[in-house]
Amino acid sequence: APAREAPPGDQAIQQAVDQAYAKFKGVMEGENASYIPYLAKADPKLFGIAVVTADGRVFKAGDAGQEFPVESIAKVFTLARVLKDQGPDAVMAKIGVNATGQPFNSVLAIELNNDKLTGSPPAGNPLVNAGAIAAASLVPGADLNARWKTVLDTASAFAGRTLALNQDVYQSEMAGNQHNQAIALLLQSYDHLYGDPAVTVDLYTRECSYNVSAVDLATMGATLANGGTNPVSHKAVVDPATSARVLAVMATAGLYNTSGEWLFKVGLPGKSGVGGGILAVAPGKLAIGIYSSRLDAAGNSVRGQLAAQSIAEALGLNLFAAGK
Ligand SMILES: NC(=O)CC[C@H](N)C(=O)O
Repeated sequence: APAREAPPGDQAIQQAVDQAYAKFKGVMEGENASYIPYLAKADPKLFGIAVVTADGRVFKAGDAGQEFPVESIAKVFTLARVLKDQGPDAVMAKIGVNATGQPFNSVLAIELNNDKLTGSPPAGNPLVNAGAIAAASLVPGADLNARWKTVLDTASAFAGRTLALNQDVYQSEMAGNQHNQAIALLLQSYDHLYGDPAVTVDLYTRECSYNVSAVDLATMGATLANGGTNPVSHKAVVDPATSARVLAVMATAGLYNTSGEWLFKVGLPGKSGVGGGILAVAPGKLAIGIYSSRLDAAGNSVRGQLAAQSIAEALGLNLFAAGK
């Protein structure tokens, strides 16, 4: 096996975390997500940062234990489960793994990907809504509750603790998820939805509605940084090849239409959610989990992106940097 560079030391990591927290604590730019009433009410002052290393060390600053709805970041862990069950070829053929270049809930991306000339599946990518809904339709289980248990158990194994549904968020999103229902029906019309549309959208909506903290996100990411084995619980969740593919998909579309800018600035696979969470993973080394509810126009946490970039720079984590 190739020699792995040692993860940064305790002092350097805590310093990078504290520095990012102090530097961006006062930034109040951006807006809470407004289309989900529960998220509109979140306290924008809350700011939590956590780093968990691939060897299980935990570092925190601010409101790192504050829980918030995972939203789109859940797509990462459902993808991991579907990749494990279906294998990479089926995921490429049934969902797709190309960058969409479009907003997270784009219908246009479905039409563009469905171009008969390119032959790409219409859902496009498992980390935008269309692909995540297609992925949800592939989750095994006898009925909705069994399938939901599969999704939540997988996410909980990544986090190393039992995660739970936020009922308020779930109800709030179910009352206003017509756009996602339309996406599911459009995919079905192209024979690229693999289950009942109403059941699938319900499952997808539950998946968006479980709570996590910055520490949970960092632990979930550290499991990917560690090749699919949770470095705190020491339980294998997915195999190393699956873990590597999940990270590759995060690099293509983890921050939707601004994924390119993110990769350009931070140099790490990342994933954001409209709940204000953000996750960045340095393979073999560590993961960064951040919570701050105010979002930019693409739906990505403003302070989350700034803090992730600052920590990645301080610790020299950019995957494309040659190193010394
Ligand atoms: N980008 C997100 O976090 C979107 C998640 C949200 N539940 C939706 O489907 O619209």
